[in-house]
Amino acid sequence: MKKARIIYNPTSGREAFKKELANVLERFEVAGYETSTHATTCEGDAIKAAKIAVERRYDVVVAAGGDGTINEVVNGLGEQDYRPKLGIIPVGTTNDFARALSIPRNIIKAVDIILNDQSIPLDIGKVNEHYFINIAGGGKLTELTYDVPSKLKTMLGQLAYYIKGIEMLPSLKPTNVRIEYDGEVLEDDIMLFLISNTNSVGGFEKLAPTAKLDDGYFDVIILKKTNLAEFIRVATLALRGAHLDHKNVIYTKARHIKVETDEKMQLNIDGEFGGLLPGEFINLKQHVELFVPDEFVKKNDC
Ligand SMILES: Nc1ncnc2c1ncn2[C@@H]1O[C@H](COP(=O)(O)OP(=O)(O)OP(=O)(O)O)[C@@H](O)[C@H]1O
Repeated sequence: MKKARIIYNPTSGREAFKKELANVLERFEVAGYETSTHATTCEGDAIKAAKIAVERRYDVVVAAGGDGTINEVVNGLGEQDYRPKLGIIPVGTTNDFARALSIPRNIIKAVDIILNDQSIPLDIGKVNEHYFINIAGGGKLTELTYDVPSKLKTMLGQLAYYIKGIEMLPSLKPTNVRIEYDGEVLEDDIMLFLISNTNSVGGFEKLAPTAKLDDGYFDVIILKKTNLAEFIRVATLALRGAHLDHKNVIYTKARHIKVETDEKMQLNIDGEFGGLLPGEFINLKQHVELFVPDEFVKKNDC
């Protein structure tokens, strides 16, 4: 019998997962799984829980929560030689990663995608000692995710980030950086850099339109120094994926990136604080096997 471990954040989103747990377990059982659960209790707990699932040789690990929980589970799997297949039940506030993969927010539908047993190999990013599944970046605006109060997130969801972002706009300052990507070097003043594995970031669904999940490459977006008006212009263009031709935007693909700066710059990893620069980013090609919906496979079948 196949074994699944469901790691869930009971506080995530509007605490919806707890209410559905009995239904979820029944569905797994009917599908022939022996299932156990772990409710996370604090920051970092999902990392430990995923490592235990590896030691116990589970076939499948399910991360039920927001992007933070998914990131922690991936950090628990990343370093291991044996890595169970990964399932995702998105019950967080933003769920950027699930959106990029067309995994629905309906809990039962998300469960059925796992039980349908269709999976793809997925690239994973590593920066310094952290793993990421969706995006890493730096620059003042990427720091806003830590400043959004969780109560506001629960009330307003994604909108809370936009409100906070607009509030921060006047204080945006460029940072002088040295970025080395697959042998090329950029030394310049930049507003932000993003190293992405998917096309959906921070609610911008066309930010990295050519990003592929399994090609072993990151999509790199660098916004060079702009004034406030230009910055707003680029952000508006980015909403519809029309920012790539802007003169201040660099958009490229790379497997290995180093970012250094003389100033203090925080790293944002899958929406959470990930330490300070310098950072060395490595793409681990097809490192984790991930359950995905038919819809995602069809969309990317060409
Ligand atoms: N029982 C808990 N109580 C408080 N915090 C927790 C608990 N379990 C996990 N956490 C922490 O909460 C963080 C955020 O959780 P998660 O990403 O699941 O939900 P979210 O904040 O609703 O969604 P999103 O990250 O998409 O905005 C996790 O990274 C983890 O560190």
